[in-house]
This record gives sequence, structure tokens and C-alpha cells, in this order.
Amino acid sequence: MPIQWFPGHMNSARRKAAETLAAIDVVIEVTDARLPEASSNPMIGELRRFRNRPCLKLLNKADLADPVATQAWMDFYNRQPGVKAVSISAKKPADVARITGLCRQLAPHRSDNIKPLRMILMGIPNVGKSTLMNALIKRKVAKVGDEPAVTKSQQTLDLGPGLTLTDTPGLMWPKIDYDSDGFMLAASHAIGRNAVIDEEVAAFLGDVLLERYPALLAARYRIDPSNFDGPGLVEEVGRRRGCLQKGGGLDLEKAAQILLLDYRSGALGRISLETPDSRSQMLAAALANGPAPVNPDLAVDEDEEE
Ligand SMILES: Nc1nc2c(ncn2[C@@H]2O[C@H](COP(=O)(O)OP(=O)(O)OP(=O)(O)O)[C@@H](O)[C@H]2O)c(=O)[nH]1
Repeated sequence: MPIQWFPGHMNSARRKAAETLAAIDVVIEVTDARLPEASSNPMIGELRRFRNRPCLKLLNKADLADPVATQAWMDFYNRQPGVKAVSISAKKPADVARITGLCRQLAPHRSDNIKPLRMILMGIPNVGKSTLMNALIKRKVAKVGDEPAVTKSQQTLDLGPGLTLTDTPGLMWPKIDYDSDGFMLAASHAIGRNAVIDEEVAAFLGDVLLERYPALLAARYRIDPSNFDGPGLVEEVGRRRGCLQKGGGLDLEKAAQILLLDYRSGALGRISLETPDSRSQMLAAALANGPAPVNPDLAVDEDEEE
């Protein structure tokens, strides 16, 4: 099932972001540490390279991610020119307190307190931008929610003498190139439930967990993971948790939601859905299979948006 996401406001957000970046010194890109590439909109990289702006790449929700994978991602990003990557939890004040200092290091010419340092916060929906924004300004200004695309409009705030921060709406790219990215985004809730089918997403998640984190599954559900594939795991979770329909059959939707919630909440443990190695293997396989077929029904007509 290819997962796609085409709300019109994403295209206007992209145009607005391109204009705004002309008057910005540092781009703060927020990603989800559990899936840093799948949750990184390539358009943000293109926009900031076009404007030649440095990037502080925040791997947020690090409290939920596998620390070994997170370290591998930071090593990967910190080799890229103009990028400084750090892992944070937007819910930890000590992590948030480092951010403006890191931005000052990335734009030393704006850090003399004469010209203000202008930062912009960008990222796809649900990665934690509002949580971070609230923590940075230490009072509640942005709505925080666990449904994607809660943030809808751009705002610029003073963070203190010589510091401004512009907040942008969640910027999702118009086409998700790889199915596995769509599944990872759905599993992590960057794509809302109305856009995806929980059972398929949970089966995908199940396959990843069986391959990389079988011990966590064994501990949580008291199962022998070697007996299952992804869909089989969803069924077993349903059996173990008593997910029954009225007629007595298994309620697979409920079972899928239990597995997804256990992953999203961290109840299963600290889990990363991709690593630099798994990403390069996925890209190599995709290249070997040729370009993904284009579905003309899903093309975005920029003139017809909104
Ligand atoms: N565990 C954990 N949860 C986080 C962290 N940061 C944010 N969250 C949660 O992630 C969910 C989404 O956070 P938001 O701050 O609303 O995300 P956003 O990027 O502003 O979302 P949009 O408004 O959709 O663009 C909320 O339930 C937050 O509480 C974090 O570092 N750790």
C-alpha cells in the first residue's frame, strides 16, 4: 500500500518557507530520532542549501529511540557540510537549553549581539516542533498534540535580546518516494490515522521489530518471536490482549492499535526504525528495482491547491 499525503496547505507552506529563509541565519530542523531520514523532508535541505544557511539538525524524541542507532545517525549527519546534529528530548529542559548556543556557533557573524540571530524551526508534522517552541520560550504559545498537523500558521517570536525564532507549520513533502518511509511515518504518527490503515502499518512495524528487537517483543508480550512474521505478530498480540469481535473472531484493528501504541509510547522500549546502514540498503534495493511507478491520480497540481 503506497502511503501518500497531499494537503494543499503544505505547498503554500513550502513557498512561504522559501521566502522566509532569505531573512534567516540558522535553520533548526526537527526530526524524529527513531526515523531521522524518513522524518526529514528533503525540501528543507534543498531550501537551506539554496539559501546557503547552516542547519542545526535536532534528532528529537531521543528518549524513545535506540541510543546506538541515534549515535550512528549523529556521526552520519555531522560529516555533512553546514550541519550540526544533536539528539534531544524537547521535554528535557537541559537539552533545550543547549539549542540557542549551538545556533550561535553555527552563525558566529550574527552572534555579536549587534545583529540579532534569526532562527527558524522547521520539520514535518508531529516531530515535536511545538513542544520545542514552548520549551524555548518557556511559556505555552504553540498547541501541542499527538495528532499530526496541529501547527498551521507561521509566527516569529523574540527569545530574548538578539534572538528571534520563526515557527513554521509541519512541512510534509508532496510525494513520499519510498513505501517504507510512509509506513515508518505512519507507525510514528507523522501521518494521521485517516490517511492509513492501522493493520498494514502494524504488520510493517511488526516485521521491523521481529528483525531488530525480538527480545523487546518477547519481554512485552511473553511470546517466542521466532514463530511469527509481522501480520502473525499482530494476530498474536490480539490473542494475548483479548481483542475479540462480537462474533468471537479476532479484532485485528484493535490488536494493531495496541502494537502501535506500545511502540509510540515507548512501552516496548527504545526503538529506532532505521539506521544509516538499513537506509543505504533500502536505497540500494530501490535503485536496483528502478524508479517507482508514478500514479497520475496522485499528482499535485500547485494551481489547484486550497
Ligand atoms: N517522548 C517524547 N515525546 C515528545 C517529544 N517531543 C514531542 N513529543 C510529543 O510528540 C507529539 C507531537 O508533538 P508536537 O510538539 O505537537 O509536534 P509538532 O511537530 O508541533 O506537530 P505539528 O503541529 O503537527 O506540526 C506530542 O504528543 C508531544 O508530547 C520528546 O522529546 N519525547
